[in-house]
Amino acid sequence: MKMKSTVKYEKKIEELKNLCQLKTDECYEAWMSLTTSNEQLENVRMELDNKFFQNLNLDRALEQQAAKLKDISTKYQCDKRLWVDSIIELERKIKIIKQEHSLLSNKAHDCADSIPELNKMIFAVQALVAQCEDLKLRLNEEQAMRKKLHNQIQEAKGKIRVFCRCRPLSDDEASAGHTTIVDFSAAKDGDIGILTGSSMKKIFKFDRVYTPKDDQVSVFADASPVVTSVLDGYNVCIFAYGQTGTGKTFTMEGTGQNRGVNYRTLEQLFKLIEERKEISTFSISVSVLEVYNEQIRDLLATEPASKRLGIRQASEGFHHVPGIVEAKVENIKEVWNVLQAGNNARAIGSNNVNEHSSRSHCMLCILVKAKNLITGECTKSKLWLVDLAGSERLAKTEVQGDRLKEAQNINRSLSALGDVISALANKSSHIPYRNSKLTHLLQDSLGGDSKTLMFVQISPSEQDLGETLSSLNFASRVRGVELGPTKKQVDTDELQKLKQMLDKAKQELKSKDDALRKSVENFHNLEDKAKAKGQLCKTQEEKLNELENQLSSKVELCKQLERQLWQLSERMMEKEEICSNSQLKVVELENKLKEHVQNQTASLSLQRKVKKLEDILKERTREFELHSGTLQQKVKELENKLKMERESGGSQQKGNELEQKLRQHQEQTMRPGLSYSAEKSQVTPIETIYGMNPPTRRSLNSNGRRMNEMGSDLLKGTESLRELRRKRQIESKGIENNVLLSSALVEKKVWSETNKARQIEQWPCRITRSGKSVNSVEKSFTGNRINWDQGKEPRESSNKLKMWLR
Ligand SMILES: Nc1ncnc2c1ncn2[C@@H]1O[C@H](COP(=O)(O)OP(=O)(O)OP(=O)(O)O)[C@@H](O)[C@H]1O
Repeated sequence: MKMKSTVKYEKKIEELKNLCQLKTDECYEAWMSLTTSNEQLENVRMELDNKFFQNLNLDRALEQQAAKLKDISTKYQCDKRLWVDSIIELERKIKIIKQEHSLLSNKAHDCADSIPELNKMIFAVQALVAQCEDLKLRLNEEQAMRKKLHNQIQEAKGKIRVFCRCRPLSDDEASAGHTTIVDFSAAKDGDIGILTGSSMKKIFKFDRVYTPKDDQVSVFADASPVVTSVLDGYNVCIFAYGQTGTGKTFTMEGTGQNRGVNYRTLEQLFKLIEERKEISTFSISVSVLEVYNEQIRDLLATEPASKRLGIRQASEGFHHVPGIVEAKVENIKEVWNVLQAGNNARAIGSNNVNEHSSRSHCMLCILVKAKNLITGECTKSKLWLVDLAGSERLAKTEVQGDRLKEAQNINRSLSALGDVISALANKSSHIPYRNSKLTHLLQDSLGGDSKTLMFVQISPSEQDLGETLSSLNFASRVRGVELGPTKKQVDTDELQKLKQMLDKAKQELKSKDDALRKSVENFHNLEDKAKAKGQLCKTQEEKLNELENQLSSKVELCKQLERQLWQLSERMMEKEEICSNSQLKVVELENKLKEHVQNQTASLSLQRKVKKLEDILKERTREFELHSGTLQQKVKELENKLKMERESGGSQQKGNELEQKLRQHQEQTMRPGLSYSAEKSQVTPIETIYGMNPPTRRSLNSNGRRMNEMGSDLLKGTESLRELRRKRQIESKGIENNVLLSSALVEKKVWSETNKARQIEQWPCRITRSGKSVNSVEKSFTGNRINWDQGKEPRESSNKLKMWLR
């Protein structure tokens, strides 16, 4: 019975064994599947790590590229702003320049349009200039003609003209009862009669006769044509001759209120110079000197001469006094100052001015230098204005000593003057100029082409009859024609003819003068017009040139600006190209970033999957632990029951119960997934696991190893259980089996704790793990397996494996 029961149990055990084998196989397959999943998971993790590192690198590169891009973008923005500003500024400048250019173009067009007008004007101006030239020529001819006529008139009048002037009867003479012996009835005809007796009258003929009523103006009016000759280039000499006190100084110098010939002559000269300034330029210098006792004294010299002044003849035959002051005068005011200075100097060294003036010849020399602006002709002429010393006779004066000497010198010089004039009148071959200082000084202005005007001054008083007749005789001699009563008639006809000729000449001269004046006026008008036109033309030309210059400079500037703009546009295009490249790079980087983000998303999903799997693993592990604990408890219970059965001998019944309980337990543990496989693996022989191909075992990674360890613990537990069964069935030796089972369970518990700890540390370890460490672990694992196979204690090997895994 017992045997039967035993066989039955054995049969059942055999069935259970088969079942267990089946389950173990299933468990192995599940395990293998798990291992493959783990491997895949590990690969995914590795890939994830790589991706992570790649992403990290990409992140860094992206950041760098972004920073660079930002810099480039900022620089580009700045540059762009600058270039835009520059372009705006340039555009503004170009606009202004274009406006200026158009303005200048308009002006240039206007100018160009006005060119025909301008040409017309130029032609008109040229015609005017030609007309002017013609007029100038005509004017020159007219002037030459005028000069010729004037000269002819002067010559017709006589080269030496004599005007007779009689002063009024002085108050003293009137009070003394002196009567007038001068007859002015024919004064208009130049005749003057001197009553030499009760019925005797001597008539003298002069060019002009002035009564005491004639003033300085009328006297000078007749003298002024001679003055005009000075500006025409003729030498002129005007002198006053006569007895002391007859009015020589009055006629020549005059008074402050009644200016004499000297002042009026210079006034006339400046007036004529002003009139002729368009045609000629003049310079006037004045010298004032006196001849006293045949000595020359410079009245304008500020210091007394160191040596006697002499008379020199220059190469061109011009006589001058070397060292004499020649005061340059520009206007009549300066003339007056010079004349006053001369008068003041004359007074120095003399107690009685009047007396001194009577005994010396006062000479005013006016040097005129002229240049004809049209012909370029230069002339140099001299005008002598001489106030001679008194001509009274020695016999009457009855003087001696110095006075005598003075009188002798005066008479000698006056005689020399008479001789010279006489020689000139007689057309003598020799003119005795050098007989006195006076004639020597006057040499240039006496004779030849020079004009001479003599004022013979007479006294109206009867007491001066002799001196008056003497003076008039001298003057008549000078004039060259001594008119006597007999000659008068004959001479009257001749004179009438001459008068008619003179009137005709005067008429001609007047008409010529009028024509000349008109021509001059026309000429001046045309000249003014020509000048104005020329000026306008010049201004227009200058304006045109200026506008052309401005236009060319503006065009050049415009070109430069266009070149600059073109360069800027090129640079702008380059910048834009760089910018577009940068934008392309940005797009690429953005795509990469997107990919990276997608990768990250994929890795995150993988991580989530891994996490999920880990969670499932944890769950399974927990369940496994729970079941292991239950199993352990049941094993203990069974052991206790076995003990009790062994003690009570009712082991058969107990064995059935135990079998039943074991079956129930197996049914409970027969669940899907890892938990079921793990429980099944408890009955799977450990040799089944370690009987796997070495390459398959080596491919296990750390996670795989963890599962492997778990599996090995389970297998160990199953093996212990099988061993227990076998021993209980065959030898019923429970103590040894108990020890083995307990140790296996303890190991399994330790693994469970270790696994828990590893699971906690799992993620950080995974990040830093490398393939090398995995390999080294695998090698160690393989090494341990070899040791195991060599027959070392399984427990010891298991402990070593746990150490490696840690
Ligand atoms: N035409 C005149 N009308 C009025 N007064 C005159 C005239 N001529 C001369 N006199 C007066 O006669 C006086 C003498 O004149 P003035 O001194 O000019 O003579 P003079 O010939 O120069 O004498 P001297 O030889 O001594 O110099 C002066 O007082 C002057 O004013």
